[in-house]
Amino acid sequence: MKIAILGAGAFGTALAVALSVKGPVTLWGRRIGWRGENPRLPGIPLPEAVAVTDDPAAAMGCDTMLLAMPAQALGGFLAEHGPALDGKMLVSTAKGIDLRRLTGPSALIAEACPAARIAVLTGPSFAADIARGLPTALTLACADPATGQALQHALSTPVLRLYRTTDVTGAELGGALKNVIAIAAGVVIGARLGDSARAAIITRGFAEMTRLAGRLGARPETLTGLSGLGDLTLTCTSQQSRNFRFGHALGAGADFDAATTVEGVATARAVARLADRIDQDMPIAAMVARLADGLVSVDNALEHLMSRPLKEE
Ligand SMILES: NC(=O)C1=CN([C@@H]2O[C@H](COP(=O)(O)OP(=O)(O)OC[C@H]3O[C@@H](n4cnc5c(N)ncnc54)[C@H](O)[C@@H]3O)[C@@H](O)[C@H]2O)C=CC1
Ligand SMILES: O=C(CO)COP(=O)(O)O
Repeated sequence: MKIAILGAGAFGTALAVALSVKGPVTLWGRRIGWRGENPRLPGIPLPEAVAVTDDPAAAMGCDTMLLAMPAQALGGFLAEHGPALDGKMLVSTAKGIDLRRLTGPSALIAEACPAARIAVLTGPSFAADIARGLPTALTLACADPATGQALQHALSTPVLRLYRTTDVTGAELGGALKNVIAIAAGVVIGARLGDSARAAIITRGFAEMTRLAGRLGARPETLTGLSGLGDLTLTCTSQQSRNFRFGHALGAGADFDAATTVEGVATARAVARLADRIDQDMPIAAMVARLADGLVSVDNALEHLMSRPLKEE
């Protein structure tokens, strides 16, 4: 397989570094303003096997494309480049729900590239860890078992271990929804509510994730796997997570750099709309959307969540 990574942010660059141990990789970004080392991934020199380009034509000779831009950017990217990508193997790495269409990345890709074979790469993995060659286990989801198996082998390395599933819906919902809960966990810690409260948010957040994913057709075991519980655990407990740090700043009343990619904000808004549409109770996600939009204070959000009717677990 000839591999190109489209999207030269932290994660695309980290994947290029990791996969370059197996052969040449093309890394395309729309505006490459750096040489040798991506400022979004400081301290990681790019290996010679990674060819960096801002010319989309330079990537088109590859048969396998990893789409590594944020979820809310994917629709615009596909509107521009979809026709050229149709028929290829397309692997989405975005963790979010598109705010306009209220769908995950795989549905957006399927619409723009009907002849493509589509997969999702997700699971607990910080870009910096992958780029440093630290051991990482991810989920590769593809509805077609043969394509999934081929991609699993092509994208695994001695330190990057891919597990396979055919449950694309479950894998991409786990990756999207955990970002929303990570913001809530960050708020709890930023507001100094304590580790016990964080454990409660993680657990009740996971209950929300599994309820919504189940309604949308996901298999329960996918949500308890790497792409669900695994990534939820990582993101809710690490200062490396941008979603957690954003929530922390909200909880502490501190500033946050608006240029940082925080997928959970738009996804919380999308989840709130989706939950309304299918009449599904998602109190933590709804509260994260209201908090991020400044519609409720941290104190009022907590009071609201704590005063909900007492019920069975
Ligand atoms: N950074 C991480 O540790 C991980 C990130 N991810 C996911 O990967 C996705 C990308 O995240 P990062 O690379 O970390 O974000 P980032 O903020 O570092 O980079 C985003 C990149 O996307 C590019 N981009 C934005 N719109 C574009 C468009 N229309 N066409 C082409 N490129 C466009 C930007 O120029 C930028 O280079 C997100 O969905 C994130 O959740 C997944 C696992 C780990
Ligand atoms: O998805 C991630 C880890 O698996 C990265 O999380 P953040 O986007 O919150 O940094």
